[in-house]
Amino acid sequence: MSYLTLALAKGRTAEASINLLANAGIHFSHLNEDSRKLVFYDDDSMIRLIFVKAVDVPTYVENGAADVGIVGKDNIIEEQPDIYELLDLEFGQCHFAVAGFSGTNLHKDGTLTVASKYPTAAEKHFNRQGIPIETIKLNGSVELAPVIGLADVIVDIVETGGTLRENGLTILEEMEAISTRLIVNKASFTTKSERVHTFINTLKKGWNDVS
Ligand SMILES: Nc1ncnc2c1ncn2[C@@H]1O[C@H](COP(=O)(O)OP(=O)(O)OP(=O)(O)O)[C@@H](O)[C@H]1O
Ligand SMILES: O=P(O)(O)OC[C@H]1O[C@H](OP(=O)(O)OP(=O)(O)O)[C@H](O)[C@@H]1O
Repeated sequence: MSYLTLALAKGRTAEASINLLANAGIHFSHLNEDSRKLVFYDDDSMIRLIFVKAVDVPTYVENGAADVGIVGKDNIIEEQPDIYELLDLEFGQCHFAVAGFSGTNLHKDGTLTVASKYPTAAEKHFNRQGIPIETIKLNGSVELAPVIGLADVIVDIVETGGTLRENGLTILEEMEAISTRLIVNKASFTTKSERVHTFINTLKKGWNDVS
C-alpha cells in the first residue's frame, strides 16, 4: 500500500497538530523539535508527513503533492485553493480584523491604504463594502505599518490583542473567525476515498478523546 501524504503547517500550530495525530495513534519515528528533517513516516497508518510553511499547505494539497493538509483558515481564505475543507479542528483560534489608530476613518476621501500578510482577504473585505483600497503586502510585524505611516490600517490576525495594544492600535472592524482546518485534495477524495475516510475517522476519534 502506498503512503497517504499529509502536509502539516510548520509554526505555532504544529505542536497541537502533532499532539492530535499522536492521540489518534499516529506516531512518526525520529520526529523531534530540533530536527531539520521535513519528511516523516508512520508505517502503521501508512501516512507520510511533510512539514511545509503554513501559507504553502493549500498549494501542496490543491496540486495533489499532498492528499490531505492541516492548516489555518487564514491561509485557506487567502489562497482560495480548489480543495475540500472537511473538518474544523478547533485549535489555533484567532480572528481576522481591520486594525489601526482609534478614530481612523475607513470611508475617507481617496484610497485607503491597507497593509497585510493577507492582501486577498483584505481586498475581499473592503470590496464587499465598496471601499476602494490599495494593499501593501508585508510578511510580518504588520502592526508597524500604521505606526510608521506606511498604511492607514492593517488587516491581520488578532488572538489576545496584545500586539495591537502594545503598539497603540485597536480593532476597527472584526472579520472572520480563524481556526485550524483539515483539507483534502479533490482527486484524492475520490480515488483514495477509503484511505481518506479512514484517516478522517481516526483523527476524529483522537480529537473526541481529548475534547
Ligand atoms: N496569534 C496568532 N498569530 C498568528 N497565527 C496564529 C495565531 N493564533 C493562531 N494562529 C494560526 O497559526 C498559523 C501559523 O502561524 P505562524 O505565525 O506560525 O505561521 P506563519 O504566519 O507562516 O509565520 P511566519 O511567516 O512568521 O513563519 C496561522 O496560519 C494561524 O492559522
Ligand atoms: O493578538 P496577539 O495575541 O498579539 O497575536 C497577534 C499577532 O500574532 C501574529 O504575529 P506573529 O507572532 O505570527 O508574528 P509576525 O509579526 O511575524 O507575523 C499576528 O500577525 C499578530 O501580529
